[in-house]
Amino acid sequence: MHDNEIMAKNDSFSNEKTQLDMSLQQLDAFREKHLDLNSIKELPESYAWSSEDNCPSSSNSEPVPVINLKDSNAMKHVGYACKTWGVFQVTNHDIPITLLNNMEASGRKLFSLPFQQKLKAARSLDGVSGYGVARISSFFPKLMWSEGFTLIDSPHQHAQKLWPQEYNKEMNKLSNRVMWLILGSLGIKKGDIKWANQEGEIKEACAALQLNSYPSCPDPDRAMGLAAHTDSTLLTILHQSNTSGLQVQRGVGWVTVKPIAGALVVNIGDLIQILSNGLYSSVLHRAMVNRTQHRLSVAYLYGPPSNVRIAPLSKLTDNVHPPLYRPVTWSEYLGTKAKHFNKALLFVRLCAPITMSGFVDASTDNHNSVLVG
Ligand SMILES: O=C(O)CCC(=O)C(=O)O
Ligand SMILES: [Fe+2]
Repeated sequence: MHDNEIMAKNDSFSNEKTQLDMSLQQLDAFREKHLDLNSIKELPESYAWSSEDNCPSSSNSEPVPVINLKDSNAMKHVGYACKTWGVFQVTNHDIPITLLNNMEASGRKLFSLPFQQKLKAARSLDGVSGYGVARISSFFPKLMWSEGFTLIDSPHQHAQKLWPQEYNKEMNKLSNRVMWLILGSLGIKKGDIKWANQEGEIKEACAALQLNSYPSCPDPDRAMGLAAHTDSTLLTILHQSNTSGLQVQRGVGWVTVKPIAGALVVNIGDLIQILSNGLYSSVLHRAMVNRTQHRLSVAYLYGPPSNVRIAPLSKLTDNVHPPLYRPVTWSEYLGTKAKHFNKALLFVRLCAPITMSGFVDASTDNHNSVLVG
């Protein structure tokens, strides 16, 4: 995620001071590698992706489902969207539009600061929060046409000052509500999740906020805003500005998630794939850029309490459907993701279906990734 790997050290806000004190040497190295995209008139080779990576979007696909959360059949629609897409948009979600607009405006203000000033809040090399390029950059030979700012929810006072409390509160509520629609569609009841209380609330849920900025680009067809990835979350709630760019993989092609004023995008993350024992897959998505518009997105990355081990829900497993994944805490999984990126789920996989009639137990195999195609 940018991403989402962003949370690899959820409590690392304590090193914020060190980040701000980043040595001049480090700053120079950062500057050398990361250009001020707003000032570039011609796409440098280091930002030019091959047409293979940049394969065009499918035309005439059906659109990503839009679900009215006030619809009495919302749970059924959510189930269908999770099964067939891994992504959907929600309307009537009760998040005031002014809150979304204000957040977007704050994001724009932040990114419009002079480059040198943004660099003062640069993320340190092994850090999580702060300003910088997409954290998934290290997995790709080419650079991405975007800049990001990550904020992590943390008990540290310093973080509390930066963290937009109201947005956090509303997004947390909505994330929980949507999570229960997802789990409910699988027949999971409130008491089935031990890390939630009787009402289904997750008191210690962890979250991060990822602001993404995609400046207008002189050669958008050869550039990539954010390369294809899945989010390492339970789910992600994304507010995108009124400019297309987000695409999700469907079959062999890419489908654009059209911005709808006031609607929010929900991405199924890797942890729901684990919880649901693979019944719902996380969605591969990417962000494209364009020639004239500066696009902005704000992703709320929602995850479980950091000490909870996420495993396939027992209600969804039996002799015929053995657990496909081993239990992992969120931070453990983020570590795996930081190392193996889009193959991370394979590294926490236990059993790989190989034939119609049986499973291979991969739990004792250190290289279990090879078992799964
Ligand atoms: O900008 C977008 O639409 C996508 C952002 C995203 O995928 C992320 O922050 O994980
Ligand atoms: Fe993402």
